[in-house]
Amino acid sequence: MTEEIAIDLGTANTLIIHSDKVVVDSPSIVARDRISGKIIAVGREANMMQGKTHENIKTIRPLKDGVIADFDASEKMINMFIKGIPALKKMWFPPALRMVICIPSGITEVEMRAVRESAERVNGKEVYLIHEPMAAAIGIGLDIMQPKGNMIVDIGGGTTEIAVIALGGIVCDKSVKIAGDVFTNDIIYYMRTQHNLYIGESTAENIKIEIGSAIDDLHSPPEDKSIQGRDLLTGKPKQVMITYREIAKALDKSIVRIEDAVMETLSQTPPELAADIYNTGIYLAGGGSMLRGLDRRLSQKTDLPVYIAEDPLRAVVRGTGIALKNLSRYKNVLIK
Ligand SMILES: Nc1ncnc2c1ncn2[C@@H]1O[C@H](COP(=O)(O)OP(=O)(O)OP(=O)(O)O)[C@@H](O)[C@H]1O
Repeated sequence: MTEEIAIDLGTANTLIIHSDKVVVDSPSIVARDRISGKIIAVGREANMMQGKTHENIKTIRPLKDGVIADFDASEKMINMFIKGIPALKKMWFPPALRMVICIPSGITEVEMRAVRESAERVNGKEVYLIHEPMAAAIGIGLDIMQPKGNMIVDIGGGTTEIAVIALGGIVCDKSVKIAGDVFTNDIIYYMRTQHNLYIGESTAENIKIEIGSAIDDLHSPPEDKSIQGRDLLTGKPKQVMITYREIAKALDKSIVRIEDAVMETLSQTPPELAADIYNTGIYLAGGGSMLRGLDRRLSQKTDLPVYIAEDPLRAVVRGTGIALKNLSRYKNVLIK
């Protein structure tokens, strides 16, 4: 008896599809007890501990900057997520698994082997890997097998992956380590330097999601937000009000780097495929693409229409799930 699962192993979030349903959608974080070395929590539970741990507990993001930073923690995290799938938990013995795992395209051969071996150790009997932009394109609903160029920009947590795909292959691509995590750090830096306010990662991420913007002339701007943190001069807790325009200023430098990477990839695109992209535009996926005004800003920069995928946080896992259900159709795309 074989069960099928599709995994999007992201630096920020891990998602798993089983029986056509998203059964895991959790931050890629583990909490480890420093003394026993044991993993005491994964996903949401570990995320809630972030920034609030004492010295015996350490929270780790096993995948960072689009690469695997901690092999052991990654494997344990995958293991615990799979074991937690309700339908599999009910079974008498662990079923054999057919898996398609989506990996950041920047990872090395050694890391790829490590992911595969981790999957085999959790009973993966048939394991396929797929690169992120490919899975995103399938998840967006593009027919990647056509002799037609499509440009995908996947802005995740650790990396932004830009790829031109045609005939089931990546024709040219670029991966930059500027994405959601860097945006969050930009906000921390801005608050520290402009407001003398020290804030943690979770607070900065909330600011980004609630009032973050890539441009300073939004059509429907979010309300100003009050931010609490620690005053760097007095050491006392303090509150300041922030506008979305300030966040746009804080993120500007990083967004320029994403724009440059997109322009560079466009300039390397063969002319026939460039003509296709002129007609079809650019597709955005990944959580970072939800930053307000980013689509408009990229469209102004490239003079091309820019579309955001439906439910951008799930486009990659959706595509991974479709590849799993159509293994023979996508056999040339999957890495065995
Ligand atoms: N509404 C939002 N506005 C801006 N950023 C957001 C929003 N929602 C989520 N994000 C950011 O999206 C990022 C996570 O996106 P996603 O889950 O696509 O990344 P990932 O696939 O785990 O990472 P990677 O592709 O680097 O492996 C996080 O940095 C998160 O803060």
